[in-house]
Amino acid sequence: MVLAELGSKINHALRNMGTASVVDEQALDACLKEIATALIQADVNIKMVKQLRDNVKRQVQIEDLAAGLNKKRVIEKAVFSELCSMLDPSTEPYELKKGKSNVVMFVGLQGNGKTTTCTKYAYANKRKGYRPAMICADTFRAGAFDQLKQNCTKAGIPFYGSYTETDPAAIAQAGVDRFRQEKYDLIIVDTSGRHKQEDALFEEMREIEEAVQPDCIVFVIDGSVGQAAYDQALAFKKTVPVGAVIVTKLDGHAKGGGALSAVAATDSPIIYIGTGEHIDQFEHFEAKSFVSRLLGLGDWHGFMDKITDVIPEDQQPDLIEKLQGGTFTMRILYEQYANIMKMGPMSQVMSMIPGLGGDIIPKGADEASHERMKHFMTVMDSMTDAELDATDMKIFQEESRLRRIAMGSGRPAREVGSLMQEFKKMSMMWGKMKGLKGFSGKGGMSALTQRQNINQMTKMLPPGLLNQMGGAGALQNLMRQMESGGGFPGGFPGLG
Ligand SMILES: Nc1nc2c(ncn2[C@@H]2O[C@H](COP(=O)(O)OP(=O)(O)OP(=O)(O)O)[C@@H](O)[C@H]2O)c(=O)[nH]1
Repeated sequence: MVLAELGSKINHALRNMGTASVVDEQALDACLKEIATALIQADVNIKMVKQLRDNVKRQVQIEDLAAGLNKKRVIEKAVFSELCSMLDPSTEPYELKKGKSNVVMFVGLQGNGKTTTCTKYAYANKRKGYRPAMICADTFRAGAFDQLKQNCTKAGIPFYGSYTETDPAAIAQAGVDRFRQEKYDLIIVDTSGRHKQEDALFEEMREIEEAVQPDCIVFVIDGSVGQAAYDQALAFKKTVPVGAVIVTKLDGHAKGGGALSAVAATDSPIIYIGTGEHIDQFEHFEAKSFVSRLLGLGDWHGFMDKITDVIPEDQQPDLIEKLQGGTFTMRILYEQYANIMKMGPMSQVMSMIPGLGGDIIPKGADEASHERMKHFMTVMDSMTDAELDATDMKIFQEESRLRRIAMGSGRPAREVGSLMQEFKKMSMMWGKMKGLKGFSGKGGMSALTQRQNINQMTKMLPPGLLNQMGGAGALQNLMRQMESGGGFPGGFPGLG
């Protein structure tokens, strides 16, 4: 993401100030000038950049700061909080309610990624336990219904649309009525776009809104739209009551700043960002976490959310029990793979860990490892219950058994062999994890336990990874954060 460059430029400005012999008004001005240039280069609205600069200066009041106070820290904090408020309009997004048919309508210009985003949104909420259904109210673009149908089929989500009806409001209404009757609790209405803001589009949006009376209207904006974002967002907000924003395509070369700062125009929060074409390249957005990651400080809360998202709370004690007492089995390995797949791209997860970054995983390695896990799961699908629950590896030394598993799964015999090796490695790692104390999330970890755990984890981690994490000291910080973050909900499947 080009935004990473913005993060490092801001960091550079703050670091430069730290090395100045005296942190005075002049040093602060120079630092803010550098930050402002970086923000403008990332397409953030110029007026907002000026506002950020003024607000930091007002907050810091450098000449009045008491002697002995760490001025650099005060400035850093002010920059952090101003960046957060720039991205956070302080209005709460609509919360989906269980047990009712929530109707969410998506609007945005053509090609901004609306249809793709509707599917990602439906899929993300399906994983949270909702029953989503989608409606294509786009009669403007030929092929729009087919695209939505295809997306929905892939994601296993029911859909509604029409090849003959030409009134989008009538389609939307009929779809919402049908899915309401069928008790779907998340009904998503995808509307049409136009290449530019024009009256016909806005009129159509108004009619659909009137017909379906949505609980929330989500405005989808392309992350690469630049300085034009503000006016675009404003035009949509003036027409319909936009309640939330999703910024797409924040991968690749998007500068992002324009679209991200357009929240000010809509006065509605960004709820998700799209980071790729795949259905799971979709991240929950929270301004503080985002700025934290932008400045390379990690996003511990996002990481914990991701883990708890994958391992529901009621299943965590079960996993902890297995981790602490049980013996490693193929079934546990299968469950761990399934958890990792649910988490989405590993580089995304890694970038949330303070001290690490998304680039810790080489380009393309994410997909390759997902493919590999999928194949291993296919192999395991052809194992018997006795094999999946076996605690004695000896049974896997029988050649005829391995041949049967390979044939049954349709995977090559060497892959079955690789799975056995992986199992052995994970089983050893599991054995070492068993000794780690204090992961139950209940009660604090004593300093001694923490030291013992760090020693043990240091031995478990590949040296390269440990260095990238900043050595044993960083690991210690990480463990402390884990403690304050509410403990570690049962195993860390990714590190395998
Ligand atoms: N790289 C990247 N591509 C995306 C993202 N979201 C959507 N796209 C791509 O953007 C293109 C346009 O997406 P659509 O979902 O068809 O756009 P739309 O806004 O629904 O267009 P209309 O239905 O014509 O209004 C597609 O090729 C998507 O795969 C994203 O987050 N990252």
